[in-house]
Amino acid sequence: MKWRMRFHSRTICLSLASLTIFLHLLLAFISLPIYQQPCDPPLPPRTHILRDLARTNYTSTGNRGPAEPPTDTAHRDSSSKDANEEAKGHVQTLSNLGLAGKEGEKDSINMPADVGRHGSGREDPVEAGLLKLEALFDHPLYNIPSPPIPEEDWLLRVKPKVKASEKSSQMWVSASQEVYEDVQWNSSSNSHPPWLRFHLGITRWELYPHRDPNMEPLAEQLATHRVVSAVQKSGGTQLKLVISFPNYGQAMFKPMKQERDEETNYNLYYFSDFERHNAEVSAFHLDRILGYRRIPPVVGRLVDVVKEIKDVTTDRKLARTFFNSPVGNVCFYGQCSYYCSTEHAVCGRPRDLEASLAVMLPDLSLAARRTWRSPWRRSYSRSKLAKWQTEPDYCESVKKTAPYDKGTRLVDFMDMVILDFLMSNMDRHHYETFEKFGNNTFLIHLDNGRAFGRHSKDEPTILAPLEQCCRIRRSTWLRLRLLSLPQYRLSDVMRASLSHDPLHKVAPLLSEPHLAALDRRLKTVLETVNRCLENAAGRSEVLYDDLVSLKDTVTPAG
Ligand SMILES: Nc1ncnc2c1ncn2[C@@H]1O[C@H](COP(=O)(O)OP(=O)(O)OP(=O)(O)O)[C@@H](O)[C@H]1O
Ligand SMILES: [Mn+2]
Repeated sequence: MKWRMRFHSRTICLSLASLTIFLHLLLAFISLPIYQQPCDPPLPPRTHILRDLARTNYTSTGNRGPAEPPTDTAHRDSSSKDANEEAKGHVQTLSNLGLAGKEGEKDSINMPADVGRHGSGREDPVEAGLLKLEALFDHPLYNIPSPPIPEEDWLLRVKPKVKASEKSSQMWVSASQEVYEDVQWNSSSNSHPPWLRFHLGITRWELYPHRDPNMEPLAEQLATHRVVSAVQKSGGTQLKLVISFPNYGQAMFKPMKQERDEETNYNLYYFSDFERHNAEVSAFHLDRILGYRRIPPVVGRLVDVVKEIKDVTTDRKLARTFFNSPVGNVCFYGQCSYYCSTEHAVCGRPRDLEASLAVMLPDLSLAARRTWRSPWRRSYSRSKLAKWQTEPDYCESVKKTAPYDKGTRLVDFMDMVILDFLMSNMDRHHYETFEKFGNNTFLIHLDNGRAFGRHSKDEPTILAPLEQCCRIRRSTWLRLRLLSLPQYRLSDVMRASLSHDPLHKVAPLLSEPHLAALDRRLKTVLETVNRCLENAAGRSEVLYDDLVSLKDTVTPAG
């Protein structure tokens, strides 16, 4: 009996062993063709939001591998100021960037030879898009070297560290002071919360640097940190909240009001259109892809309306508007001049509500902003046309009017027009700048909630300023051309970029028809510029050469 049992278990062991060997062989056989594929660069990891921005690559060569992780944490945490200093040593000539050429072909775009291999349709479109996005952000057009940023070009001044000897002897000091280090008030300090590092990184020309290492922690804060307070934002036409986090960071909250693929009602005037949370998120990604970096970072978040709003709010007026819907969902509507009523309540499922969270800009008491009326703003009347719709030479008069008559204001405005046309935002009646920088600064692209309302129709009137003025930054035009190439196709890089957002898990932030509309509209923008070039006496009449200063930059080798 015993012998029989031993025989049995030996047979079982033997069969198990042969099965294991067989499975190993099978696995090796299956994986063989995968390893034999041409060695594409490894896929960038997708584990977290905006990871691609967490890498530091401030040199203009862009020759680090697309998926190369940060080499050391010290490098990651170096401030944008430090990074700028670093870039100084690697300045390259325009020709090294692949932007220069003989007269006549000077706007040719050089492409890395390997980029065209991707996106052949075999792969998952998001995965393929991620490679394109990496290649795009590595392109010299996104890594144009700039001189170091002068002190007066930072929005917020850092208080100089007070030397111990200068401290008043009357000052109270902690008994255990030696164990604490003085707080380093500069943007490189690792001890600062991400929102503060974002504030300290704002300059005259952009809200954050390309490949900002602070982007990932900032997005993570917005997406995951505990909400300690939620109150209504006063002013504005539709319901929005100001959310606060334990580290004193704040965000502007806009709730989901419309399904992703729902198109704006054709009979609504643009000013009564809903604001869309996914438009806020998508606009941030589009602005970054266009190389502007003029929209404060926005992420999507599933918010528990009871735990994260009702239970923590000190805003009684808001609290009073919460109710349970007939199917048991928790809803609220707040107080505002449009759509704040039971009929237009925003509801959780049963408590989870999609929303956009945009990081707040520095408080107005620290960094005042100026609001400018758009010269091409729409008439709010249902019957009256605006001046720009009737006067054929309207742009000529704008060009002669301050601040559009000097500096980059007109081309900065065109940058904004292009962004708005691509996402079909008709609601740009005003724009803001930081008071500190006067007229010589970028335009903050705030309030994008009414973008991405329609995909089946383009709105040509948004492009009217470009059509009428025929003026565009050369760097913008070159990037737009890059985005029209299959290797970097705008819809593909947008799809990929948006896949980093936490709400992508719930549903893609932009539906496919919206992505397709981006490519179609980009084509229209480029056709408009081409028409301008054909009709102009010289190219410089149309192209504002913001790359000209680079031509004379002499490079130290390396
Ligand atoms: N990220 C931000 N940080 C700080 N302030 C912001 C931010 N986003 C918007 N604001 C401010 O909040 C105000 C209202 O925001 P927003 O324009 O998005 O709301 P709105 O209801 O659409 O306003 P309107 O109806 O006037 O268009 C704006 O005037 C802007 O100055
Ligand atoms: Mn608005």
